[in-house]
Amino acid sequence: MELNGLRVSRETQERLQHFAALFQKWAKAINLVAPSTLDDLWHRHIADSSQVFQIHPQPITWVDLGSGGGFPGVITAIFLAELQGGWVHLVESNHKKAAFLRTALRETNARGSVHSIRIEDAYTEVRECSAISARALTDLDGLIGYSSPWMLGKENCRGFFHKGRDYLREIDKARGRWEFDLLEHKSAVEQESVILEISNLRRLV
Ligand SMILES: C[S@@+](CC[C@H](N)C(=O)[O-])C[C@H]1O[C@@H](n2cnc3c(N)ncnc32)[C@H](O)[C@@H]1O
Repeated sequence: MELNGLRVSRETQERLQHFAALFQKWAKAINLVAPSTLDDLWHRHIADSSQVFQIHPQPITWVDLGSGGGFPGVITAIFLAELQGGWVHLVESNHKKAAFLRTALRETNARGSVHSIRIEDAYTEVRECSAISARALTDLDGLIGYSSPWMLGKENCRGFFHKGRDYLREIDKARGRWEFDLLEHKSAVEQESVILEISNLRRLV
């Protein structure tokens, strides 16, 4: 099996398939994604989320902000299982979604845990990470604000944020408050979308 043109091991494929089946089952009872996108689960959500690990396929510690139905956090945790290293801390304040995330991690034997708290309080529970991910949460300025406890002044922590076609305007706004190094990864899934890689974060005085 290939995702975004890259080979996926049989073991990871089986874990992703198990996750997809579980997701479809739970999505009938709780609103995990917009119902109109459920028919396109593999492309719109699983392949899209896989890009984060594919850009940075290392056994490192991640924090995934506003994980919702597991995108991209659970997908990263599933890929990490084949590296037998790394960990994903999923932060999701909605208790029903957090229950789904715990079930998904357990049943796929993925490398992650769930923190059912607000993002604003998460740094008290998770102090160290090398990467932060978020999708469909808030604009880049807001994402950097949420990520700043882990990233400010720390060279070894970088952000990987899914962004849609408005991303240039979001970068401009964020540059009004922050200095950072930026890499733009074109999305393999959505034309005009990107994954923005942010590092070396400094606050503008
Ligand atoms: C639009 S959903 C996106 C979910 C997922 N990342 C995705 O791409 O499908 C945003 C999620 O973030 C959670 N969320 C929003 N603000 C939060 C906060 N301050 N603390 C914790 N979770 C939050 C919501 O409960 C929701 O599940």
